[in-house]
Amino acid sequence: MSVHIGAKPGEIAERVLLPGDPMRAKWIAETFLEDAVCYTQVRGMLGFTGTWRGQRVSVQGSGMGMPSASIYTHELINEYGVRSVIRIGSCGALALDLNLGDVVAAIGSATDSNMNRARFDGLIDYAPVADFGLLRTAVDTAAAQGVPMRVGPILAADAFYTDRPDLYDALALYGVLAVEMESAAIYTVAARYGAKALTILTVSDHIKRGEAMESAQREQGFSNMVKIGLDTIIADA
Ligand SMILES: O=P(O)(O)O[C@H]1O[C@H](CO)[C@@H](O)[C@H]1O
Ligand SMILES: O=c1cc[nH]c(=O)[nH]1
Repeated sequence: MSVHIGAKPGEIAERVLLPGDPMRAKWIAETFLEDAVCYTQVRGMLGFTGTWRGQRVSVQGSGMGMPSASIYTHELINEYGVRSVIRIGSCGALALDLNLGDVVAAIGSATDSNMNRARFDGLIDYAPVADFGLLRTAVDTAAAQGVPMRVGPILAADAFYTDRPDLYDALALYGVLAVEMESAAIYTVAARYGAKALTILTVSDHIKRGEAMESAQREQGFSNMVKIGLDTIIADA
């Protein structure tokens, strides 16, 4: 039983969707999973296990920011034997040709977080990347579902509210599609402990155009992304 999840052994599936928002976890469980059971309410960070197309899948809230996401990813892998995680998140678009509601898969994640600098003693700029197999399956799944999905690099930022929008402009020049707040940590922790990770995002804000979804849409408006995530994670061997 881990400190922050507190589930009993066997209550969590080997394949887990990881939304930041615990209420999105609840919505996914109630809307998509069969026979979903809530296995944790510790700190209100809800987690559920059920089945999707007959396969056991869990969905676990991971909170906001990389310290929080690192804790959940670490405990899922090391305490519960989780083998693959797919983050199901919202993001702010940097690319001008992305629109609210578009789906993005993060092939790699730049970050302004100090977590990996500390991890490598400031000597290495580690490159957190998606698991290739999960990414390839997600691309095939999105195509089969008829959902356009953009694949590219993103930024995992420590701050939601930034005083340095000029840095976002600079990253956009390098093809960085969008910003969110967890992917780099999830990719790093999964790599460290031999698990597979992918991040799929829905554009909830456009940073350059100042557009934003309502909070209810962020909680319950991401069906396309959730179906890609579920079909991808059950296809994982
Ligand atoms: O919608 P979620 O998955 O929480 O992800 C994004 O939303 C939060 C900020 O509003 C951050 O956690 C960011 O990464
Ligand atoms: O980190 C995030 C997530 C959603 N939207 C943003 O603008 N930033």
